[in-house]
Amino acid sequence: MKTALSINLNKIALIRNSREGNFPDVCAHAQACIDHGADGITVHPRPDQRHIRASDVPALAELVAGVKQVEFNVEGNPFAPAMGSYPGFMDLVAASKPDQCTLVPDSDAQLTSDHGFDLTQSGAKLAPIIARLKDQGMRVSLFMDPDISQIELAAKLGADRIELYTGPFAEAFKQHPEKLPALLAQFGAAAQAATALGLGVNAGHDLNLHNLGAFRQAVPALLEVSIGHAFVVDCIALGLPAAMAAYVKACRA
Ligand SMILES: CC(=O)[C@@H](O)[C@H](O)COP(=O)(O)O
Ligand SMILES: NCC(=O)COP(=O)(O)O
Repeated sequence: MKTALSINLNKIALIRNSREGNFPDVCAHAQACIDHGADGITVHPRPDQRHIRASDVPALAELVAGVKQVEFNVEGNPFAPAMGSYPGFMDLVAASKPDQCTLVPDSDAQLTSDHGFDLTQSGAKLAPIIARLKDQGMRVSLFMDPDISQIELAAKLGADRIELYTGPFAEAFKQHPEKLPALLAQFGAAAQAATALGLGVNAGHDLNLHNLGAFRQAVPALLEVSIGHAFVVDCIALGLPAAMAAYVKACRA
């Protein structure tokens, strides 16, 4: 089965923000990724707008909406307050209506995402948010650890999909191969449980050309991966067209 490849452009925006002006242009890179076979574009605007800015989101939404069968995925913390020119996640997505919203339990101080939701704590607060996003026509995915009891709660809350947080898998792949069999079995079982509960399964965080094959083998029902950090690093070495070709191949094989 093919896994959809959604390219995360946060790191293109990070380079742009290091100078005045619009170079590199995030929309031009979105278009280039689409031209080279991306199935989706992902961004994770954070309230401090350290990379993707709120103002990038409508332009990307419009660009992606004009391309058949390519999806726009916006990730973020729905509880993060408005801050400066960041209007808050819910207002941002209500105005741009991405195909998919991936809700992530990050505090603004985090360097990057490092855990999934604990729905025993945040389930009650998330329920109306999920319902509102779905009413507005968006697919809702929850960023989750591979914990079956938590995934059962995600299904009860009415989420459409989960995105499995793959950071610990990527870390084990690099540093602790002895942990991989148990971890991959855990991800495989979590994905199987999610599918049985009617949830689609996405995955992301620190996936790359080296580790993607092993993950996809362990999680055959994987619908989508979102990849940014390693992809942009690979673009430096290979160039965008060749990097895209390699990632597209890794998602089809
Ligand atoms: C939810 C997730 O795993 C990604 O969005 C990842 O956190 C990328 O965000 P940063 O580029 O801000 O690290
Ligand atoms: N949801 C994960 C994502 O969008 C990209 O994560 P990474 O490849 O930048 O670690």
